[in-house]
Amino acid sequence: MRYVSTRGAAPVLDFEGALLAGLARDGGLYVPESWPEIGHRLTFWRGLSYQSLAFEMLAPFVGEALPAPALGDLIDGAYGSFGHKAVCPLVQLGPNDFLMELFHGPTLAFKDVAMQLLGRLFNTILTRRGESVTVLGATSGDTGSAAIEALKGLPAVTVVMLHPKGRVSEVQRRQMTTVMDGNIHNVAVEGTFDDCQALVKTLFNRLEFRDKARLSAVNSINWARIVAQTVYYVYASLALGGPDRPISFAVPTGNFGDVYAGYAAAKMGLPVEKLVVATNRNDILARALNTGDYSTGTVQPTISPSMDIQVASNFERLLFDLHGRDGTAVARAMDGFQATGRLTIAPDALDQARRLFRAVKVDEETTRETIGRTKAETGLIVDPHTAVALAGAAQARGDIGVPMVTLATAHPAKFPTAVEAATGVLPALPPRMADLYQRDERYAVLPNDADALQSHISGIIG
Ligand SMILES: Cc1ncc(COP(=O)(O)O)c(C=O)c1O
Ligand SMILES: N[C@@H](CCOP(=O)(O)O)C(=O)O
Repeated sequence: MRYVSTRGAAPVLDFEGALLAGLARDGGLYVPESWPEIGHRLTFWRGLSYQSLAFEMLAPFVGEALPAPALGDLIDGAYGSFGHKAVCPLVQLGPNDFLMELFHGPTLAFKDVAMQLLGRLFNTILTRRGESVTVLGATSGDTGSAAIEALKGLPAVTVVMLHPKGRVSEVQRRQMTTVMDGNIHNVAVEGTFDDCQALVKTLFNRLEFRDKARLSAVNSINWARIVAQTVYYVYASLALGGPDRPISFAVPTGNFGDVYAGYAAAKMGLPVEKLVVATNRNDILARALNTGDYSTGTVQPTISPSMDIQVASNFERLLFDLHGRDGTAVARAMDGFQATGRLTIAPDALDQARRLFRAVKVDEETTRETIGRTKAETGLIVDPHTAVALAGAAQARGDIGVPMVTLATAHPAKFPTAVEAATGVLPALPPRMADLYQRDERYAVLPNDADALQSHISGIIG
């Protein structure tokens, strides 16, 4: 399998190259040159364990990078760390409504599903190559802790993780900043998540520094993140009668990585009727998919802080397909977006996108009500991101008659204040995290400035 950049001007790479590169050298994102077809294999995959399904799904993407037994071992190791045997269990909420719990990994969010595998891939491949990298990442709260958990203590990896100062929950911050391993470096940036993500991209685009520091990425700009997340879409479908019965998914959305993984599964032949893109009041994606206006506004804080994002990295991957996989056209569109903060999707491309996607914006009050109502009706306590998707599913359902699977992306204990306010119940952290509030923290504070960040990283790696 070969990977091409969405901007068409970077080297074509194999899986190992795309994994280690993260962002393409032309500023684009890697995508597979063509989609493998899985439709004819789905019937045979019914009843597989999550691990076996992950192996079947990932093997064609990984290709020569790892022998099959080694890939199988990494997958078993990754999902052995999960707190539920099914890895990503389904819970039935109503006759045609389901929740897929993606938060049974070590840091209690869906990021663990990909990151536990990614950490092992980095370790295996870098050790074999005798190389080391500096992982530079941006987080609105969950990617950071999942990456730190997966990469802490690895001799071949230095992690520099940026989070927006004061804009993540205390649990999220402490999950990152209380990790004392020498290879972990947290930075609180005086800005928003968008600023953090832009800083990461700026440093990746400074090619001399990028090469010197051997920068690598674990955000969903890294293709390996996306492909690992396609597995649970297929797992849900097969558990609910797929491939004979199509299903829909409601996905709480910020950086468009998770829902893009659903799109990738559909492109490979999974029968998906609709993907509901549910945003909080940072609604750039809802506007883009409803009106064609992809234009940034100011990032607004919400009770679902991990989705307080305006510039959604992975939207570029969808735009690549909507532009007929013409990298030059995407580069032109993204240059225009960079300069003006606005991109208009042509009506025919919008029609094409809307055949699969349905997008809704969910306000704060509705999110709170949804947390409260879900507890009253089902006894389940959901986190605010999951609540955005549940509310989005209800709003978008309309004529969708097939089962709707809402992705539960985080454990409620990561957002105790909002959950307690909506339910009166303070969700408890698991016992292994019971002393989180007593642990010492270590992090730097930097202005939103690429030069300051570059010299900070140079100081770390020498
Ligand atoms: C808990 C949670 N839900 C949903 C999202 C949105 O996912 P994505 O950025 O892949 O759209 C995030 C952040 O990525 C998150 O941390
Ligand atoms: N919500 C994310 C934002 C980064 O998204 P990613 O999927 O691109 O890593 C977070 O929790 O950090």
